[in-house]
Amino acid sequence: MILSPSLLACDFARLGEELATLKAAGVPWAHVDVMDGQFVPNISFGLPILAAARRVSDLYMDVHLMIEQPERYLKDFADAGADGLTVQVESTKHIHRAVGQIRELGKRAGVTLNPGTSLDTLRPVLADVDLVLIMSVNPGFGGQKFIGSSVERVRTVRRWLDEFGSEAEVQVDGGVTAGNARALVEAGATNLVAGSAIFGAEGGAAAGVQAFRDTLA
Ligand SMILES: O=C(CO)[C@@H](O)[C@H](O)COP(=O)(O)O
Ligand SMILES: [Fe+2]
Repeated sequence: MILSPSLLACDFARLGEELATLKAAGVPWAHVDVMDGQFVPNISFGLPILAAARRVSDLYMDVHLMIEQPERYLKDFADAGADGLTVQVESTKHIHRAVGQIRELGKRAGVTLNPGTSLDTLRPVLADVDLVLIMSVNPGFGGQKFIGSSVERVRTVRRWLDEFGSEAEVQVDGGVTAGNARALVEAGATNLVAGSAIFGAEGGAAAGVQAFRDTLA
C-alpha cells in the first residue's frame, strides 16, 4: 500500500522540511492538491509550489488537479515536476483526450470523480489510466469527514479493473485516517491520500505515518 500524504495540510513555510520528514519516514509519494477557485470553491496553490517541492525532494509528485479544463495546464505541471497527473472527469469535456495527453507527456495518468458522480463516467477511460482516485469527500478542502459509501465505490472500481487485468492503482482521498485505512485496503485500495491524519497527528508527520503502518501491519 502506497501512502501519499497531502501537502495541503503541511506547513507551507517549512515545505522542504516537511518533505524531508516524509522521506525519512519512508513515504514514497507526496500528494499535491491544485485548486483554482472555479472547479472547487477554494484556491490552494499552483505551479511554483510544485516546482519548489520538486527542487528539494525526489518523492513521487502525485498531482491532483481540481481545476477547470485541466488540459490547458498539463504540460506546465509536467514540466514543473509532476510524476503523475490526476484529472477530474467533471472538469473537462474531453476526459479521454486529457488522459492521452498526460501519457504523451510521459507521466502516469490518473482519473477521479466527485462523490456525487456516477462511477460509469470512468468506464470509457479505465483501460487507459494508471490510477483511479475515488474521492471520499467533496473536493475543495482538507479536514472533511470521510463519506462511508466510498468503500463500496472502491470495491466496484477494483472489480472492474480486475476484470481486464489492469494493475492501475486505486487511490482514495478525503477524510482517510488510520481508522478507516484497513477497510479501504480490504475493499481494494492500493494507495491512500491523507492530509490532516498525517500532518495533524500528535507527534508530527512521522507519527502520523507510523499510525497507518501499525493499522495495516
Ligand atoms: O483533494 C483533497 C481535498 O479536495 C485532499 O487531497 C485533501 O487535501 C485531503 O485532506 P484530508 O481529508 O486527508 O485532511
Ligand atoms: Fe487530493
